[in-house]
Amino acid sequence: MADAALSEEPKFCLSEVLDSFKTCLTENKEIIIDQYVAGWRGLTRFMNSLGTIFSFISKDAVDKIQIMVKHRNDVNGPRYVTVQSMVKYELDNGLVDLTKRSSFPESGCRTLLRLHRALRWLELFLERLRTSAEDSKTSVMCSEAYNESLAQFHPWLIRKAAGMAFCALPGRSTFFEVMNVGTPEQVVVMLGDALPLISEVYQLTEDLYLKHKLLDIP
Ligand SMILES: CCCCCCCC/C=C\CCCCCCCC(=O)N[C@@H](COP(=O)(O)O)[C@H](O)/C=C/CCCCCCCCCCCCC
Repeated sequence: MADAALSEEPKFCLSEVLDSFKTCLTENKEIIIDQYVAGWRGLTRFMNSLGTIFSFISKDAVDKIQIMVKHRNDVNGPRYVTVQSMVKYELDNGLVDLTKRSSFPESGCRTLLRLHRALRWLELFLERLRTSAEDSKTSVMCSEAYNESLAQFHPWLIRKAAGMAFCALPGRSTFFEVMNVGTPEQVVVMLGDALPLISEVYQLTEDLYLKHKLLDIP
């Protein structure tokens, strides 16, 4: 209790994070940016609670969250309510560097693409956690998920640094405790409920970006 009272950041709770990803989908399958970003903010809180070795990872995610928040708070914020409206607005107005980085290094489309790629890592990692045995290693699950997703977009140095950080991950049981959900069985149930929604958010974004040829924004 004293820790929670003294800490500046609210305690991480996996269910809140998963709720953000769940509620970011509207009835007509648009993705609400505020909710999407809230999900990532919660995840970075979790990363920060794991120690300073992970700060270079959470720092990049925090930077990208801040860029998205800046767009939302800007005069054109209403154009950034959903991923779909953002893509339309930025493409219609030529606000995305499509072939090389130049005038718009902080476009919403580019920034969200980086988080979108990381969401695939999250999906793969959480699915491994959900189906893992008691003696499974989080470092192995994490690096397998990373190698199948984000690694292809990262240079050698970042891949090495990420690999070193994964080795410092706590074990499965500590991991489950920090999630602050309840028993391991309850964590497994919650992940089973939330993963299809995370997959849906990922797939909708992937399809949208594919349709508009945005998957390779430099
Ligand atoms: C209770 C749930 C368990 C899961 C908790 C996961 C917590 C995840 C929180 C944050 C994830 C970090 C997301 C990283 C975003 C990376 C975006 C990116 O690819 N950025 C690179 C490219 O950006 P630009 O230069 O083009 O602007 C950037 O170069 C990357 C820098 C940092 C390193 C990224 C390493 C990524 C490893 C992801 C795995 C996180 C492992 C956490 C394990 C709990």
